[in-house]
Amino acid sequence: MLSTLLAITFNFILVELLDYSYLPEQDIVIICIITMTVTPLLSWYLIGLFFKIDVMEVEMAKLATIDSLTNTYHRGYFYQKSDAYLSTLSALKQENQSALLVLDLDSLKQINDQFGHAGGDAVLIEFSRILLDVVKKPNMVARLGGDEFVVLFTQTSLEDAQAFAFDILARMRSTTLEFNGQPLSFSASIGVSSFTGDDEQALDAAIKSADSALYDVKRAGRNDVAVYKKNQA
Ligand SMILES: Nc1nc2c(ncn2[C@@H]2O[C@H](COP(=O)(O)OP(=O)(O)OP(=O)(O)O)[C@@H](O)[C@H]2O)c(=O)[nH]1
Repeated sequence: MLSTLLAITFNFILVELLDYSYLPEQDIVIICIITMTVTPLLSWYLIGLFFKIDVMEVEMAKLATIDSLTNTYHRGYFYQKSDAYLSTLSALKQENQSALLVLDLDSLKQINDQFGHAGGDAVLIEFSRILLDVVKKPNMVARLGGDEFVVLFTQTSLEDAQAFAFDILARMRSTTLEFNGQPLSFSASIGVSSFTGDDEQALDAAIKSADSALYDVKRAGRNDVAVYKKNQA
């Protein structure tokens, strides 16, 4: 429709211009037929190009924010979004009361060794599917790197975040993946912390605290949840 309109407009202008030229009528008709054919093709090509650029822009924006394997946020985007959230609370003079989980898959190296990298990837995909199922917006899940993830629960108590962590482990326990005809079970270790500050330092400190609780779980044998205690080293 748009291309036809463009072609008609263009040809109307062309005929007007050619009327003032000294070309024979037969040549004018041939020029008009050629332009009537070429203009729609050209305009369709330009419209196609425009939409292609649009789709590419959306794809590039997605690649910059979402980890393609796990569908969770990239670490950098997580910090950006958390920072924006905390700044909004601060601007509204609302007190922040957030909780954090830092999660790490147990023995992924061993899973990779036994089932191959594709088996490890299948575990990462299933684990993040469970996380995305449990964690609803505006809370966020991000992959910090490798097999380590972080969850930010906004305006949530430490106890509620701990309950979410146990729910995640329960779902993992009741999920057995089948990989190349073999059952593949998996678990994770989770550290929980909470924070009230409204800047990036407060967020960073909370991640470190949850990380230290997580390593207590690893030391104690994995597949459990630990809460960071204030005076813990
Ligand atoms: N399949 C797969 N493996 C990954 C990916 N990213 C990291 N890994 C592997 O994850 C493993 C993490 O190893 P470690 O940090 O030693 O931890 P772990 O084997 O999970 O053991 P614990 O954390 O101590 O329970 C390494 O072998 C990495 O190669 C990935 O995207 N896909």
